[in-house]
Amino acid sequence: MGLLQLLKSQFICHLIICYVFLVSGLFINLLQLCTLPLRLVNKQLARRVNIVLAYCISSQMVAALEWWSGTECTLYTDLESYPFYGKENAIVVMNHSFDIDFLLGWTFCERYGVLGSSKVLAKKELAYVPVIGWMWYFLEIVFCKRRWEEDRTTVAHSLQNLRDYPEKFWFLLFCEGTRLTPKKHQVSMQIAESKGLPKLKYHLLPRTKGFYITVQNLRGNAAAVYDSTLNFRNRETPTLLGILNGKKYHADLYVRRIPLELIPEGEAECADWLHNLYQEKDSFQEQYIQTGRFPGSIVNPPRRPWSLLNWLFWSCLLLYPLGLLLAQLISSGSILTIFTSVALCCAASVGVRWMIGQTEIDKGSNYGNKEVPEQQLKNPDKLNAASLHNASCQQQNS
Ligand SMILES: CC/C=C\C/C=C\C/C=C\C/C=C\C/C=C\C/C=C\CCC(=O)SCCNC(=O)CCNC(=O)[C@H](O)C(C)(C)COP(=O)(O)OP(=O)(O)OC[C@H]1O[C@@H](n2cnc3c(N)ncnc32)[C@H](O)[C@@H]1OP(=O)(O)O
Ligand SMILES: CCCCCCCCCCCCCCCC(=O)OC[C@@H](O)COP(=O)(O)O
Repeated sequence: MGLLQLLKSQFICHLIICYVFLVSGLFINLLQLCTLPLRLVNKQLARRVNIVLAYCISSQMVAALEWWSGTECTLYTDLESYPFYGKENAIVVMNHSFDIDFLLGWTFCERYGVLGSSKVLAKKELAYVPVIGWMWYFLEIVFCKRRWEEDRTTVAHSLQNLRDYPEKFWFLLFCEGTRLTPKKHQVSMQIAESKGLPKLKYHLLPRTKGFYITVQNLRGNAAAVYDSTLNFRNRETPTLLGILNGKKYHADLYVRRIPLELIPEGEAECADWLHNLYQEKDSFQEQYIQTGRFPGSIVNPPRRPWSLLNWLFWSCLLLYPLGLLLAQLISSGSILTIFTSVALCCAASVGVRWMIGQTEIDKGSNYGNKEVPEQQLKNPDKLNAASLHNASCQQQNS
């Protein structure tokens, strides 16, 4: 292990990175709060300010991936589609199989200049995560409770609000609805079988309602669906702690641009279309496992300096006062003050560790985990409505 690598694996470095992230993040959240009155006077300006503020937070995590861990990102795509990336609104459909797939999404957003404005259909629980969740609130992220009866109106309403959004955005949709685990895969394939759908090897059965409502509400606003399939070289399963430890990964992303006009308008046809898409995505993953590459031409979008510069800016701003504070603390000689400061640091570390835990599949929700009773599987009509809804409520509450 080289000296630099040894340094990156030191706990003190992780503490410093997390301190900068947490303190700058909370400060930015406060600034975001101040944009509320501005929104009443000039909505579009308030939105633009929030895009810049959100960039200051999310690009710190992107910088950790790109500059600290040195993770490389390769894009596979067709060269006719390439000029559109970053120049139009798009719905991104991606597999949800890795702890840090969202961070890879952000990294590609950064490279195409849409990081500050990027959007996602996120589970409501994430809105309460300090820094990121609070930032999303001001960024008009679309939240869902994963309870269709409630989501059908709230999600449509939030999507409609994006009609006059002042900057180009990518709207990310993890149609699988939850991250892939062997148990969730087994349950969803049981459901696929009962619905007479072909089985998927590398994906959960996609939930079609969120996709339908997104396409329906963003028609005329988004130009295309970017079908994105992500995997990592050497069958690695990267984690955020790995990134903090400076571990370098290599991500491969295959993107197909599908104009929105090609997606059927009817709900049932749209659902069939999505099921077909996931079968194709499965075949791309199979090809990747067999050959180590996706179809399409290889493009290596270069990393840009902005995420690093933003990180350096916040580090300089916040580490200097921290140094002064520590010096004062030690020279004060007060055991009580020193003890209180150490306790505060421990509490902050536990808080950040909890936030990192939100990215870990092992600590994920029970959504999609519950096996459906045999008699309901034999009667697919019953599957759709109340029984599954009740099951999913029980899963989320457990
Ligand atoms: C050039 C580069 C290109 C691209 C770069 C890539 C990406 C960059 C883009 C943007 C980046 C932006 C941001 C990234 C940052 C952070 C993101 C972080 C994380 C947030 C992600 C999440 O929170 S994921 C969880 C929330 N999202 C979703 O759930 C979306 C999908 N879900 C849906 O669409 C659902 O339908 C719903 C949520 C709208 C409603 O949920 P509900 O549970 O009520 O589901 P359904 O009504 O759909 O369920 C009943 C139907 O489903 C069938 N069923 C039941 N059980 C299962 C099961 N286990 N598996 C599959 N299907 C099941 C059931 O039979 C019912 O069927 P119907 O026939 O009646 O539909
Ligand atoms: C600079 C680095 C500093 C690191 C500090 C820690 C930052 C923590 C950021 C928390 C961001 C949380 C985003 C998690 C996204 C995610 O992947 O959510 C999972 C959901 O889709 C599905 O959930 P589930 O049903 O549980 O699989």
